[in-house]
Amino acid sequence: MSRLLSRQHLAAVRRSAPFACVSRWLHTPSFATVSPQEVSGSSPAEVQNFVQGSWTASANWNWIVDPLNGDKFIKVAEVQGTEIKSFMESLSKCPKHGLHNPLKAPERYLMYGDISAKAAHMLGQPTVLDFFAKLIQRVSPKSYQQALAEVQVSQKFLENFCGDQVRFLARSFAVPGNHLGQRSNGYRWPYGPVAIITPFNFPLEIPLLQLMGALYMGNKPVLKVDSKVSIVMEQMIRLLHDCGLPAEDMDFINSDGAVMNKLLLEANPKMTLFTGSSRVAEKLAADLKGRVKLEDAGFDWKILGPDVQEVDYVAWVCDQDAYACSGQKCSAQSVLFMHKNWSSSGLLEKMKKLSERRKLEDLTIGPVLTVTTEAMIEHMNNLLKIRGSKVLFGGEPLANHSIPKIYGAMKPTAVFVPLEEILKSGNFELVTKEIFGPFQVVTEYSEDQLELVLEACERMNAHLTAAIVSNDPLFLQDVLGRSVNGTTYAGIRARTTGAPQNHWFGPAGDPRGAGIGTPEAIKLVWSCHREIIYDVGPVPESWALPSAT
Ligand SMILES: NC(=O)c1ccc[n+]([C@@H]2O[C@H](COP(=O)([O-])OP(=O)(O)OC[C@H]3O[C@@H](n4cnc5c(N)ncnc54)[C@H](O)[C@@H]3O)[C@@H](O)[C@H]2O)c1
Repeated sequence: MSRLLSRQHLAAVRRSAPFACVSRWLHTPSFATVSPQEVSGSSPAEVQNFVQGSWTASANWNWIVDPLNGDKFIKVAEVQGTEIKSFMESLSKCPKHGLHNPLKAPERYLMYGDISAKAAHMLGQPTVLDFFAKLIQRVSPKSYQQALAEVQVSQKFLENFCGDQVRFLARSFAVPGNHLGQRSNGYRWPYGPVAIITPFNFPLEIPLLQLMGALYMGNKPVLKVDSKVSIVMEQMIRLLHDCGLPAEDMDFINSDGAVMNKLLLEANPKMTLFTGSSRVAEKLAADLKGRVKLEDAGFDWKILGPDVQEVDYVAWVCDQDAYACSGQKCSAQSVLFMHKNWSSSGLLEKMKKLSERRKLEDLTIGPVLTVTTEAMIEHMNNLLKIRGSKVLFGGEPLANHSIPKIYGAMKPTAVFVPLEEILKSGNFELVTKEIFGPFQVVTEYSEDQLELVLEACERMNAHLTAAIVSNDPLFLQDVLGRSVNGTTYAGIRARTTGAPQNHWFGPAGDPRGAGIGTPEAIKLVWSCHREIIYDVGPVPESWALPSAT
């Protein structure tokens, strides 16, 4: 019903709007109930929940403010603690053995191959790519190219799981047994009712890839995306429904963290995938007694090896890694360990110049959604109390903007801290604190200080991404062999960011660590191993009752 209303509203807007506005609506995809260009303080958008096959509102609207001007521009129907019953009932309808598994409703694997094919095709239409890129920009401001890349990765992911590729995810194996009629089969089994919680920084890619992985393997997920950006996934779910996603297969909830926490405790999903901060990750791991997979904070390091080459290229990758999306990638370069050989290469000057090209107008630098300007300045000032530290560039708030004060607005910033100081116990925690904004620490090491660099990497808690920038095979081998980060790039073109659909992305060194993107990630996160040992006989004619053992 509300879908109908929204589309009627849309038609009315189309009728009454001036020409430019009409033309924008004409380019709005058929499944959409919003137009990224039209959403504003005077024409706010609504985000609903989806439960037990219907779109629903709630008693409470949470207003989201436009990160660029502070206008209340989106209202989200946030479910309250007293309203979670329908979500609990919905999850409880899914048995532990899932909606499908290798021995139940296998045709659903094929159905999901078809849904993926249709969704990949629809998402690949230029107007749909553009629609999602622009919608992402409105709520999680980043350059058009960065937003478009997020949509393209999502589209390629869907292409990867067309046809028979979903059923291949559930490939089983058989091992011959000890006697005739016996064999063991290993299966990938779903968990059944599951939950997915995702953050604000990749409004489409993270929730979509995890949602599809959960569904492919036969689970029934309830999805919660950070309300600041959940409009993007709300529209994507409408696209998926248009592509044949059965309405009862998943639910979509908007709520604050506390209500979601309550739902998890009361509905008892068999597995929860959490992507977000380590603080919440640890709370959920304890609350849910370990029934979690985690993609949490990243304090991502890059080591420049002794072989200096391709300085312009390396400087550009450093700039992209540290400051694209205003540093709000969990894979963003947080600390740069630079071999002294690079000092005279002009690398830092080049990085400074590149950082100065970034501007608010094209969102190559922009609002920081979870760290205020004051908090970033305070962190920087604390770092500057460390002996020998200094601001390399940036270090100031952005000027001439209307970004509301609840968000941060900071120039791309690099602070130098001497390596020996980083390692001091009083300083280490401070220096390795993740600042989810355009902020990095830079340090230098000499030939005989590689051990100190590796000690720093060993002492860090988050082991998400890393880059070893060198083409010296022995250097690479040494550093790779003595580090653990789950997604590590190695070679002169190494970067810390980049989570395309074609390689695993996720932390290592933690048994709770999840992954995203690849078949291995889907199987690890969204299925468990089940072994069925067939032993059908015949019992040999010569069999006689053995003595007791
Ligand atoms: N490892 C990865 O793949 C990855 C990817 C993106 C972001 N991140 C991390 O996410 C963080 C940035 O996101 P954030 O600050 O918005 O994270 P956050 O932990 O504050 O929020 C993440 C999500 O959890 C929800 N939430 C908060 N408290 C909850 C609770 N008690 N129970 C259930 N849900 C709850 C939020 O509403 C949101 O949807 C950074 O630390 C970043 O490194 C990690």
